[in-house]
Amino acid sequence: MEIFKTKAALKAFLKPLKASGKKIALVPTMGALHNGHISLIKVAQQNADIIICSIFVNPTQFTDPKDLEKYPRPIEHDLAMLQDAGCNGVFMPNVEEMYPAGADEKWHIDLGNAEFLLEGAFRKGHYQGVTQIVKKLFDAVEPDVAMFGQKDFQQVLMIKNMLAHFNLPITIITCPIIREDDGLAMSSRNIHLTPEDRKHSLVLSKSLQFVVDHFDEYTLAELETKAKALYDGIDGVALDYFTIANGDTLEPAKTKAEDNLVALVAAKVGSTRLIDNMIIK
Ligand SMILES: Nc1ncnc2c1ncn2[C@@H]1O[C@H](COP(=O)(O)OP(=O)(O)OP(=O)(O)O)[C@@H](O)[C@H]1O
Ligand SMILES: CC(C)(CO)[C@@H](O)C(=O)[O-]
Ligand code: BAL
Repeated sequence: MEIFKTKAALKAFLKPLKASGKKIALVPTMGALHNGHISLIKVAQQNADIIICSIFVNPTQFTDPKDLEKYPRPIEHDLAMLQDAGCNGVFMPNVEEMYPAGADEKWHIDLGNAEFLLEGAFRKGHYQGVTQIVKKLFDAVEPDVAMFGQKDFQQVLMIKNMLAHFNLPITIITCPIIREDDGLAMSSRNIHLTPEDRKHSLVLSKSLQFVVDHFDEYTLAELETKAKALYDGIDGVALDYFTIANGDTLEPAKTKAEDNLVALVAAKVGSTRLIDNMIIK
């Protein structure tokens, strides 16, 4: 497995591979890898010849400086996991390499109204930062395909909108959410959960599963009320949002007859903010 710190070194590695017709996949990450990330590498291997994983904790998408500061960075462990998974190359630039003019570099594109809902409402400007870095990563790798996790449901929509904005010829593949045995969606931030938080965190997946399991029994309003009630009285858990939304617009679902429906949640568990979702149909 090759490790690249500069775009130039990465491009030099990829050039002959592309010239010989190899299909390139990019798996963008912020490191602190877990089996959710490795599942993306595995899907990439089914869809391309050469797999590049990027590890870059992108400052422009963080709206809380403390969140950025405490983001876990176990780089040796990450490299060992990628090596085991059969990843071909790791791109791990520093901030100067990605933002030569400084991380306050100007970027703004129209991502549609969904940018301002849900995560976008709680982390203002987050998706401008995400699309800014993903565009830079796409420019550096020029992949044929790129893998993203359904766990960041809104992120996938925003990246597809960015792709359409620039008319980029890259196929986005959305990979299913990998969960712990008890249902908690794997996330790099789970490491911050205390044992008590870890127990309480199960309410996220349980509330989503409730909606999926009981979708035919109740109205949309009843489903939301009953799912939210599951959070009552759980110490240290504060809901940011729980919604049943249209999967294309992320607006609250108007009727149960809509084609794409997804339940999405974000909650603070202790001092850790977690997100999760389940597709209803
Ligand atoms: N449990 C999971 N299953 C599948 N994909 C996942 C999972 N967790 C993260 N991913 C995907 O991995 C990619 C990199 O995500 P990232 O490095 O931010 O990890 P994360 O675990 O989501 O961390 P965070 O705590 O920042 O949310 C994203 O496309 C994300 O959706
Ligand atoms: C896509 C991404 C790597 C961009 O920094 C990040 O938002 C993530 O890990 O989901
Ligand atoms: N996986 C989403 C990246 C973030 O939380 O900033």
